[in-house]
Amino acid sequence: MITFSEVTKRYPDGTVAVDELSLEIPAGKITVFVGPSGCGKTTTLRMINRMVEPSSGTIRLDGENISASDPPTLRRRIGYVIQHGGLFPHRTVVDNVATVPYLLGWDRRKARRRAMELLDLVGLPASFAKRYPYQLSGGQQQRVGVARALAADPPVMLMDEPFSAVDPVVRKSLQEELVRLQAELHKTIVFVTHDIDEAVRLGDQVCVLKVGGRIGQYDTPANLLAAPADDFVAQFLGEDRGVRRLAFLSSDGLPLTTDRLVAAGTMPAGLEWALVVDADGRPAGWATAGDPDLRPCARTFTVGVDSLRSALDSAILNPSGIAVGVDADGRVVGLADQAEITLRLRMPVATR
Ligand SMILES: Nc1ncnc2c1ncn2[C@@H]1O[C@H](COP(=O)(O)OP(=O)(O)OP(=O)(O)O)[C@@H](O)[C@H]1O
Repeated sequence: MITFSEVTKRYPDGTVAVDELSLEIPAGKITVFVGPSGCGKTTTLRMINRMVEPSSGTIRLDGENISASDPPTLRRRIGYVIQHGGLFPHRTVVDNVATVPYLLGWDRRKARRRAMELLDLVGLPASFAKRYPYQLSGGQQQRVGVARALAADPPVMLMDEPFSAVDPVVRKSLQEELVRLQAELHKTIVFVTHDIDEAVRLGDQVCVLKVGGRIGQYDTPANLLAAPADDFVAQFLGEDRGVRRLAFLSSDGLPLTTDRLVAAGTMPAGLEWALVVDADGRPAGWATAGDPDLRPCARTFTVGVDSLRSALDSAILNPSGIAVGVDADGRVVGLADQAEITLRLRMPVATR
């Protein structure tokens, strides 16, 4: 756990970048600092590995005041990832990843073996090991940056806008990769971004900072979206926060109906749409009154596994405007209309 107690950073020119910040960053979770440009995110992050010294206040890592430990020793416990990966251009990928093990005096073969394991862990083929950073795409460089930060297996990882220099598709895959890695590694990750979508996607907890280095709100993504503390936080979250909140709500417990589920060749009178289910229980397509052809069932959601956002997506993408809930084997469980899904937003907050 990392604890900030009344930490202030005033730069020599008088700028207060962080103002009396007190918060706890839990071990083994992803905590995201998010906020507008200049709100003190990077300063906060860099105070954790003593690249920036606080003007006042105390930062503790697992109860130990970090000002008492010498910076190189401290940094061995803290991996650091920055935009563009921050790779050494004149070193090969494998040597970049092995940087810290070399510094720690590991045997070269052991350090390289570890580097190769890490390249695999971050999803890069072994054939990339001998390349130089300029021979990689932005997203691949970023993966190498993550592998390098993980090399000495530090319990803490600081990540400063690590994915902001890549296009949205690569960015999404890097985010998914980080979530996958974290499920395996359980690091204490402190992540800085100015992108609120990235923050709510990655964070177990999100700290919204205001310019001047004060906390707007420190909460789970679900709570932030459901109940922003003030207008600043609400505006920062954006106007579509209601819809985004659906991603944090489970489809478990969504009332499902079965009266529109029919066998091929039957169309109940009085219904505009019905879902034809095959002999195996899977959706065969939508039947609509007066049309002999079935329309494809464009999207289903897995009940209790997928979020209400997936359920809403299913409703929107199906020609009937009705969501199709299936079980883990893809067999139809029941249907839900859009109104029923969005009604769940008014129910008490559920967290991940
Ligand atoms: N070395 C410095 N000397 C003086 N002022 C600084 C210094 N570094 C940062 N600042 C100022 O401190 C404030 C916070 O900067 P910081 O880089 O921590 O913000 P940030 O939220 O990470 O911003 P961005 O999203 O633009 O990177 C800003 O007003 C910035 O200009």
